[in-house]
Amino acid sequence: MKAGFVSIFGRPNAGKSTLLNALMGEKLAIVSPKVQTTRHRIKGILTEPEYQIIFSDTPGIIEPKYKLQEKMMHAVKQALEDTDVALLLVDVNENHEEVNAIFEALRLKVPAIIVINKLDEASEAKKKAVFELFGAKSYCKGLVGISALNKTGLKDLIDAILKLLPENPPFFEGDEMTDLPTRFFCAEMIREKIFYLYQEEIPYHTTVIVNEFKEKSSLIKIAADIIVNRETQKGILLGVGGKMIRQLGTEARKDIEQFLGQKVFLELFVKVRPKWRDNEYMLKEYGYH
Ligand SMILES: Nc1nc2c(ncn2[C@@H]2O[C@H](COP(=O)(O)OP(=O)(O)OP(=O)(O)O)[C@@H](O)[C@H]2O)c(=O)[nH]1
Repeated sequence: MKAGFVSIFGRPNAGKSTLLNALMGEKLAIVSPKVQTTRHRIKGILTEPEYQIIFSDTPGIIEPKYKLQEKMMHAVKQALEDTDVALLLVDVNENHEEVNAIFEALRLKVPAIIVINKLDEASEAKKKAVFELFGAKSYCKGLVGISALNKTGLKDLIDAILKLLPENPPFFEGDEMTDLPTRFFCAEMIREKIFYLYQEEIPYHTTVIVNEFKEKSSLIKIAADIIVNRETQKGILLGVGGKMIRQLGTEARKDIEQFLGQKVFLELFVKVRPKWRDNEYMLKEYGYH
């Protein structure tokens, strides 16, 4: 059987999370209209009788402006060297010469499939130009057009991956969807709600850590910390009289209940940790290795 590891690379907003979700048919990565939401590598495992594909999502490729972002760059490179096949995702309407420059700079050791996304939003002329440009590149070992949003072209994509995937026994048993702990997904679901409920800077200055995950007889008790940099941010997160944090809690709880298929009691705490983004120790403590 064919089995192996596949990474999805692309600039922020290219549609990596949407693609992963479309492939997995489950809500595993956060999707948000704002850029740079995926900070962790999130894996989904697609198991069929004749193949097993282990997907990892990577952070967007960005400037190493903050330490956190240096770590993200590092994570991108690490993900790159760790896989059998790289999917280089391109938004059909972004600047292709710039994207090509990034792909060339990556100097891939693994075969790459160029995946042109958002075809639902492109003119015929645009599509033709993009396919011609990338089809001629030496790093391009496969070229597929898709719409992650409309779930079109996904079968072609799987076929292209299988051509490049090695013969291996399966790495994971049965239909195990992920090797990341459930806690992590709960934290990501809370983060997703923060992105939707709060404006501008707030989502970028917060991180969520699930501290407690206890299965009781009738429900699951989850306690999570929302970490921010400043007291003012804490105030914004809480809202007047705690109105915002209650709304966040209610909406996140509903998603988590749907994900776990069980009743959930969710407790949220907002904690101030000045400059956590720049502090190596904190980054380690919170799992950004
Ligand atoms: N029209 C259209 N929009 C899409 C398609 N795929 C993704 N999008 C939209 O593009 C935006 C970004 O998608 P994401 O999946 O969050 O992108 P990402 O690459 O994971 O972004 P980061 O996590 O920020 O790196 C969202 O608003 C998606 O709905 C597509 O095939 N067609």
